[in-house]
Amino acid sequence: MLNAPARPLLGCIADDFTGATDLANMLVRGGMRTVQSIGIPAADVADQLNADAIVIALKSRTVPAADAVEDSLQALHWLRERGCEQIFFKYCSTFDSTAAGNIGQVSEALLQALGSDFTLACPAFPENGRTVFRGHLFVQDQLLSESGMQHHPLTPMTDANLVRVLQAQTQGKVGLLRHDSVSAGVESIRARIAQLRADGVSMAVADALCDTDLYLLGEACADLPLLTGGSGLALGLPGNFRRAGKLRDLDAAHVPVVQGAAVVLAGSASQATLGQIANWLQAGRPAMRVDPLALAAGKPVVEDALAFAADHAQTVLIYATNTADEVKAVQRELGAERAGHLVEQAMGRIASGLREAGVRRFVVAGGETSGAVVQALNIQLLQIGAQIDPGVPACVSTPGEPLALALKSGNFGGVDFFDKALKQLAGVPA
Ligand SMILES: Nc1ncnc2c1ncn2[C@@H]1O[C@H](COP(=O)(O)OP(=O)(O)OP(=O)(O)O)[C@@H](O)[C@H]1O
Ligand SMILES: O=C(O)[C@@H](O)C(=O)CO
Repeated sequence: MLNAPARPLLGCIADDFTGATDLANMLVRGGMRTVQSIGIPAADVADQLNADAIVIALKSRTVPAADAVEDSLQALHWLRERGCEQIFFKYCSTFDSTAAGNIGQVSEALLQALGSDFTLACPAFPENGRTVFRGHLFVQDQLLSESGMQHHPLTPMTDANLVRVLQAQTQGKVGLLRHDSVSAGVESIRARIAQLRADGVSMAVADALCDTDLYLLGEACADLPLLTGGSGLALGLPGNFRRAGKLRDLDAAHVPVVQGAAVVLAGSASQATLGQIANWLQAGRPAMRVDPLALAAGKPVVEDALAFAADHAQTVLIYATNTADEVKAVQRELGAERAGHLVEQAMGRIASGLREAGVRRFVVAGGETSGAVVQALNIQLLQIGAQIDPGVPACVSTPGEPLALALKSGNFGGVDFFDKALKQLAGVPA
């Protein structure tokens, strides 16, 4: 192993903020020192990156395909200029995309820009219950299309057959890398890929039921310029670089402990987050709800939240939602977009007000909410630390005065996640 400052080996493009953090977590677990950038890094911070992997977090999941392609190609260009050897396009483990795309369009554009003719598409993340079999995506025991994701407000997933979904977003031919080929090992995967390529397939949905399948896929695809999928597909990639003698001998998960007060900000209304909020409330811990209707009426909700936090010596939870029904009622009144925007804006303002008041550790629930908070705090880069729960690492911001953050995808984390995250950000051993 080497110890010299790193040239990035793996360049990653993620279509949302918490998805980026999820991927970064997987790479750190595998021993790659990883930095996440909020958008393309500015010139003045680019030279300070000392990472084996760089994850550029975009906000492109639900934007029109042409915009997502443009943003992703810019990110690719930046990563290639830094010398990255392999590119990973990260999307959601539930394959979140609209009827118009854009996973297929972005993957094709990246393939073309890289001068490559083939890539895999594999959103499997078995640790969080996402598996792919015969091209069909399951969430726990249900097909994607029966998992609740068919009702998602922005990206309703009504078809679990990913070959069909991806083909509708893609000009080239989409194929299937079946589980029997995957589980038979690295050589079998390579042989099947050669066959798919010979048949003119440019993207193949890969089956994967467990981490072993994902490690095999990662190893078999060490030489592909582009891989696309959920964070699970990245499991095997650090091993490829380690076998090639390119990884440094260091603790990839090391981040400094940040001193200061803490807060939990939950703007997500996903099931896992609702359970985490209920757990906090049941324990009688201090919490205040940000009511979207009060925000719409121009009430001083942000000021009230800041005063509430100032009145409590203990860490407080500021949350938007108790139940899924509440969201529906608010959306009927205000419209989904306006309601979401009001809550996100409020969470951002609360975050920056709390930072002024001395808060330095932020636990945030929800992808959009995390985006709003990270932007309000003007964060440019995140150094990725150790995992809190599958898919969620502890992070420390840089440059400037460091802030400790845990950015949680809505449906990730156990019921005690908030407490676990607060302890880890405070440097308390698990
Ligand atoms: N009571 C509510 N009424 C209306 N909108 C709400 C309410 N509570 C939260 N929201 C909005 O719902 C959206 C939740 O999205 P967010 O991405 O933060 O969480 P998520 O979808 O659970 O997470 P992820 O994208 O990681 O799966 C935000 O725009 C938030 O402002
Ligand atoms: O892959 C996932 O499920 C997450 O990283 C994510 O992208 C949720 O928005």
